[in-house]
This record gives sequence, structure tokens and C-alpha cells, in this order.
Amino acid sequence: MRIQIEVPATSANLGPGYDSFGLALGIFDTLTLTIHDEAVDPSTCVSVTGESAETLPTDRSHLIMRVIGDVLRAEYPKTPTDLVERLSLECVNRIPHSRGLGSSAAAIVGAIALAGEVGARAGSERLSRQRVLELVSDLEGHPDNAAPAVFGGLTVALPDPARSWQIPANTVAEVTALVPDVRLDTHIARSVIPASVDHSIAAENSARAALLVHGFVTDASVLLEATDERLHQEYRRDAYPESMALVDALRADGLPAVISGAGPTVLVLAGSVPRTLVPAAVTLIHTSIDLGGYRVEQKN
Ligand SMILES: Nc1ncnc2c1ncn2[C@@H]1O[C@H](COP(=O)(O)OP(=O)(O)OP(=O)(O)O)[C@@H](O)[C@H]1O
Ligand SMILES: N[C@@H](CCO)C(=O)O
Repeated sequence: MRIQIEVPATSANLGPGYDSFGLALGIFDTLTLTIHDEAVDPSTCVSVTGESAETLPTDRSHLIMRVIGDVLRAEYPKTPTDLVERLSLECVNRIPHSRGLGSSAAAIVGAIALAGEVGARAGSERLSRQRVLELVSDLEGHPDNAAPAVFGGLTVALPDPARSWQIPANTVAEVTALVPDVRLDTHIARSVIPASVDHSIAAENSARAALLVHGFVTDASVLLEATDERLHQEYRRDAYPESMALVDALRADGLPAVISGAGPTVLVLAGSVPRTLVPAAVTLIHTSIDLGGYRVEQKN
């Protein structure tokens, strides 16, 4: 039996929505899980094409295989013990890694959803999307990338317990991701965020977050002002100086540009960006907002 899942890339923060706002993008990883009748070779049970194919493991230490096994054991304790030994996984990776486009959240969402499908096909109840969100947040710590990967569209999320709400993105259908050829580990980007900020910064950020919602729902003309944030990007400037220079240049040109997630990708809330403003080493991806979150397809 084969189960295929597509999981979207996501862009977290969107300026003032640090650790809470997220947007699902039309860039998908495809994961195909096969349940065999016999045990498969554990050293080659995963195949990867595309992003990081040369470096990711092909055995059960692969992130997605590990999470599938953990979720089956925790959520479906009656699963036959040999089932994990009979699984193989094909990954077609299109989401760039360590660029602020939610690749790790997508991988974990995909793994949990696949485990839920395996459980459902074995006669148990399928994991609800809400349960998938809670499990990803337990593993990742903050649900901002997980919520749009699970539900699609523009989401605002709260942790402990993880919950999220979809906000209609009426005014924005197309966005542009500007992806540098350098990586930034999310843990490093988080290590430079201060433990506290001045009350006036927090108050201004609340206003801009509310304005961002107004911008997406009703009036795109406020998006430039709404995305001028103070909570995280400036603190991280030294971690992604070229990206901040690009954000500054695009904003000076009137475009609502932000750092995507923990960076270094820059997200522009517009379908086109003048190529002349973008350094040659940066890849431009024009894409739409994904509205559905992960999708499951059963093969034979
Ligand atoms: N599809 C995948 N398969 C296996 N491992 C993955 C996959 N996607 C991400 N990872 C792991 O997660 C790491 C990237 O995680 P990291 O949190 O640094 O970046 P990100 O999720 O791409 O960005 P962000 O959280 O800022 O949006 C990769 O180096 C890899 O170890
Ligand atoms: N909100 C997170 C997104 C990355 O996972 C951050 O900016 O660190």
C-alpha cells in the first residue's frame, strides 16, 4: 500500500507576527510512504531527490522516518511492532532547507500526517488536523510554520496548547520569495533574540500586527507600514546582512518586504519584484498562497 502526501512551504512571522503569523506557499514537498509485506533494508529505506539529497540520511535516522515511528508508537500503541520495519519512504524535496521557508515544519507535519494515515488504514481513528498541529508544536516548540502547513492560507497561532485561526487573505494572492544561496540554522537565528523588549516596542508591534490583518483582509495599501516591525529582524541583522540590505532596498521602493521566518529568505507580499533590485545569487520564486495545507492521496 502506498500513501502520498504533499506539504506546503510556509513563511512565518510576516513582519510583526513573530512566532505567531504564517502563510502557506505554493511550493510542496512530496512524501510517498510504502507499506511492504516484508521488512525492508533499514540502511536504504529512505530515498531523497531534490533539496539536500546528498546529505540527508537514507536509513531510519531520517527525520521523517523517525517521527513516523515515534507517532505510531505514541498515538497508535496497537500498531504491530514489525510495521516500522516494513516501511519505505520516497521524498521529493522542493522546499529549500534552512532558508526560512519552513522545511523542518513541513517534514514533521508530513511525517505525523503519514502516521495518522497508517493508523487509519489499520482501523484506528485518523489524526485530526488539530491533533497534527499539537504534535508538531510539541516537537518544534512554536506553531507558526506548522499551522499554515496543516490548514493552509494565512494563519495566526498560539502555543500551549497549540491553536490556530485562518485569516482570509483577500488582498494578496501572489507573493515572491527571494531565496539566497546561503543557509541559516533556525537555532542560531533564535539565539540572538533578546529575552525582553521595551514596552513601547511591544505596544507598537501590537498595532502593526493588527494592521497587518487589516492589510490582508481589506486594504493592501497598508501592508508596507504594517510589515515595518521591531521585534526580531533588527536583532538578527548581523546573521543575515545581505537579506536585510535587500529588505531595506525593496521597502525603499515601496514593496512590503520582510524576512521569511528565521531567514535568510526575503518574502515580498507582491507577485512581482524588479529583478534589478535583487542580487544575482538570489533565486526568485513567484508563487501563490496555498489554501488547503497538506493533502493526502492514497495510491493502490
Ligand atoms: N524534508 C526534510 N527531510 C529531512 N530533514 C529535513 C527536511 N526538511 C528539513 N529537514 C531538517 O531540518 C533542517 C532545517 O531546519 P531549520 O529549522 O534550520 O530550517 P527551516 O525549517 O528550513 O527554516 P524555518 O524554520 O526558519 O522556516 C535541515 O537541515 C534538515 O536537517
Ligand atoms: N518564528 C520563528 C520561525 C522559524 O521557525 C523564528 O523567527 O524564529
